[in-house]
Amino acid sequence: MSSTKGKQVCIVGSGNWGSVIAKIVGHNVQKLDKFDNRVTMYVYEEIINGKKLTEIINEQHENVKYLPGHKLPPNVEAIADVVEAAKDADILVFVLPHQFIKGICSTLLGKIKPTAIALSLIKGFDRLEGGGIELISHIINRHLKIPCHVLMGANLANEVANEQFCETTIGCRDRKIGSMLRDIIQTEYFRVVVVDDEDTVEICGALKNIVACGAGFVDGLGLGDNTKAAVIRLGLMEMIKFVDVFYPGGKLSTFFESCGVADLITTCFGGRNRKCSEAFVKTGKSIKQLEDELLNGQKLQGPITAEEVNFMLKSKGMEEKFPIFTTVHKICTGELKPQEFINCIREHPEHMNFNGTNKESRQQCKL
Ligand SMILES: NC(=O)c1ccc[n+]([C@@H]2O[C@H](COP(=O)([O-])OP(=O)(O)OC[C@H]3O[C@@H](n4cnc5c(N)ncnc54)[C@H](O)[C@@H]3O)[C@@H](O)[C@H]2O)c1
Ligand SMILES: O=P(O)(O)OC[C@H](O)CO
Repeated sequence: MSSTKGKQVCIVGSGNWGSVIAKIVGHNVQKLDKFDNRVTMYVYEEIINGKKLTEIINEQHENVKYLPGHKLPPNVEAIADVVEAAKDADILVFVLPHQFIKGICSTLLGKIKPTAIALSLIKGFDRLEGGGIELISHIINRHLKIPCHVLMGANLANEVANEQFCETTIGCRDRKIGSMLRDIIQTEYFRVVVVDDEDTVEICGALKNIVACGAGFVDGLGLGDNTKAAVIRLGLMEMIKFVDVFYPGGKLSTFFESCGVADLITTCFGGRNRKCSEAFVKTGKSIKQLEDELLNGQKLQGPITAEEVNFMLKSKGMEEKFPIFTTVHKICTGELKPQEFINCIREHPEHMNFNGTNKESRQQCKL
């Protein structure tokens, strides 16, 4: 267990998805000589029934709070000190709710191997002074001065934990590193496609959570599957337009990977953002209250991502060009009532084109 023969992996995070990834990586490194058997996992410490979560995980090999009912391999070691967990790692897998990434980066600055590389599984953005947003992988790269690649896909954590077949997308421009990252992630039931369009992969993962809130409102309003399909389609068109306008050079083909259409569909039917947004309409409770009541410590990413995106759209005078992103934000903050959702997207810019296609997207996003 203490072998140091190969590259060491640290999982920075131990929530619902973080625990599933620790299980996968823990099993995979044991099969390949190029990786060290020991996988460290940073755990934000908390007390469960009088005992530290790290102790429970290390003794029972189960994250009883965030992934109950699934055993982690014993070579995964839970550590409450993030520096201790990350200091010897060659590969840092970041998988935290996105609101915590800056704090973790400040703690890790200067304390990790300068040769380390990062893989971010985090879906979300951060605000930039002056009215913009920053990608999480760019924050990791800028703060820690290491390359950061991304993994996003149609991956509801509990289904992956049950080993039900699914796909995922790694965004990595370096072929050799992409192939090594695939080695620590891929299994018989979790298939990886590596593409070079890193930013688009990550933006898909972040934006789909906003659309999922819209899907949840539709469910809460009892509007049916056709309406939800319209929200998914219009949401996808906004995602494509967002990349075109703010991150030009992205490929349309990336939206057809697991990180694009597939994640959008699964999240709009089975995700936490959808679930809490439906309850928001039905109960009238706040998003924060519902997150606390329904998710047992897990965190919603959609409403904060909608706020971050709105911060940018507002500052650029572009709110009306992205009606789903804008309306979801305004409903989450109470500025608009959920009942106004469809009215707000009825005159969507996608309905204004002659043949229903967004010509800007077609011109700039090449297949
Ligand atoms: N859960 C999924 O199905 C899933 C699937 C794919 C991607 N993701 C993405 O992965 C990322 C992580 O999601 P998750 O499901 O692992 O987390 P989660 O929603 O289960 O969040 C809970 C985690 O946050 C930690 N936490 C709470 N307060 C903290 C603090 N102040 N500092 C640091 N950590 C703190 C908790 O200890 C716990 O580990 C998110 O960006 C999410 O969008 C999630
Ligand atoms: O449960 P959600 O809404 O955070 O979505 C989970 C994953 O991102 C789905 O791939």
